[in-house]
Parts: sequence; C-alpha cells; structure tokens
Amino acid sequence: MNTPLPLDTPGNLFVVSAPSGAGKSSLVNALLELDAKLAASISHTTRAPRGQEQDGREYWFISREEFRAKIEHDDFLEWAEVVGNLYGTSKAGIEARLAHGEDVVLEIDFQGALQVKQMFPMATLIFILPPSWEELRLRLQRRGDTEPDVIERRMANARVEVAQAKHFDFVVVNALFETALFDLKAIVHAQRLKYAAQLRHRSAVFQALDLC
Ligand SMILES: Nc1ncnc2c1ncn2[C@@H]1O[C@H](COP(=O)(O)OP(=O)(O)OP(=O)(O)O)[C@@H](O)[C@H]1O
Ligand SMILES: Nc1nc2c(ncn2[C@@H]2O[C@H](COP(=O)(O)O)[C@@H](O)[C@H]2O)c(=O)[nH]1
Repeated sequence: MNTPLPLDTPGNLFVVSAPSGAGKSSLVNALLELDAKLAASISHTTRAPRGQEQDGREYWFISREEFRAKIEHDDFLEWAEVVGNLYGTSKAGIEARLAHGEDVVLEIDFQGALQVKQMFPMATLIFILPPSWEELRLRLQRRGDTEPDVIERRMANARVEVAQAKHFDFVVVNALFETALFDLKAIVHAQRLKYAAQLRHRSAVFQALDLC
C-alpha cells in the first residue's frame, strides 16, 4: 500500500508523462537547465541500461528481486510495469524536498501519474503528445538505441497511453521543440502562482480563525 504525501507542502510536484519517444526527457532536461528551482527524481527500473545510460544518472538499475523488496518496504511513491519492465519513484528525498519548498518533476508513465494524483491532488499532471504516429515512430528510430521489436511494442503501448491524456491537467503537443518548451515553462509558472496563492489563502483563513 502506498502511503500518501502531506497535502500542503510548500514545494510543487509536477508529473510529466508521454508515450516513449514523444520527447519528454528532452523537454524536461531543457526545462531543468532553465529552472534552478526544479529538481528531477531518478526512478528505479528493472530494465537494462540503454546506450550511454549510467546507474544513478538516468535511472537506478536494479533486479526484479530488489524491486519487489522495495515494494514490500513501501519505498515507492508509485510504481508500474511498462512494456515488461518495472519502474518506480522512490519516496526518499521527494517528501523532504517538497517540505523544504523545492519543486520536483517526475517523468513517469500514465499509471504512475494517476497514482500520484490520487495520493497528492496538488500534483500537476502534464501529458506530452507527439504530433503524429509517424513522427513518434521516426523519433524512436532516429534515437537509434531501441531494437525494432521493442519499437513495435512501444508503438502499441503508445496508443494505450495517449488514450489516458484526458485525465491529465494539461496536454502539450511536442511538434516544434521550442514551442513545446515554452508551453511547459508557462504551465510550471502558472501552477506555482496558483499554489502559492492557495497556500496564502489557507494561512489567512487560519489567522482569521485565530482571531475569532
Ligand atoms: N520536437 C521535437 N522534434 C524532433 N525531434 C524531437 C523533438 N523532441 C524530441 N525529439 C527527439 O525524439 C527522440 C525521443 O526523445 P526523448 O528521448 O526525449 O523521448 P522520451 O519521451 O523521453 O522517451 P522515453 O520515454 O523512451 O525515454 C530524441 O532523439 C529527441 O532528440
Ligand atoms: N510509473 C513509472 N513510470 C516510469 C518511471 N520511470 C520511467 N517511467 C516510464 O517508463 C516508460 C519507459 O521508459 P524508458 O526509459 O524505458 O524508455 C516511460 O513512459 C517512462 O516515463 C517511474 O518511476 N514510474
């Protein structure tokens, strides 16, 4: 059972999901370079490293047994199986960062995103769409680090994922990279302002109650 996060942390939680190859890592990495207040969370996965990926940089690469043990210990904020591999977001660090007023971004699949929203309704869920199925396939192929049969499985899974976009707070189409990045920055900015105002409202209400 996943234990919920506190509801009124001063930090903001952003969750970015997309079908594999739509460009979410590229967009989130560009956003992280521009935004010093935003930190990424490194997920655990049972899949093998791809290309130049390094343990502790893109992911923590662990065995299925280690992953199962982490589930048993309630170490994950959320976890899911995606195209045959297990992926999970470790709770350690995220709660502390949010409590200290830092903003955290998670790059996870839709199953994980929906779990996070249930436990932490203040989380902002952003879905990145590719401009077309053809372009999605081309991006997966151009990346050159994924076997052809895996590309087919990811394309099939992409249809399931895109059908979930309606449950997200925002949808961004990643056709032109700079335009999508601009949209992402605007969403983060707007949500920060909205939640800061909500926190001020709550503390003003508590003050008013004290005066009564
Ligand atoms: N707007 C864009 N136009 C053209 N190519 C793009 C665009 N955005 C990203 N790409 C390219 O598409 C490929 C896939 O991008 P990326 O690895 O960021 O996708 P992803 O959604 O994070 O995939 P995964 O979930 O598998 O990690 C990369 O080669 C990236 O450079
Ligand atoms: N539910 C979670 N999904 C995650 C997490 N980390 C990554 N992912 C998603 O898995 C797929 C495939 O990723 P890839 O790196 O193997 O291409 C992609 O949609 C990721 O967003 C996680 O911690 N939880």
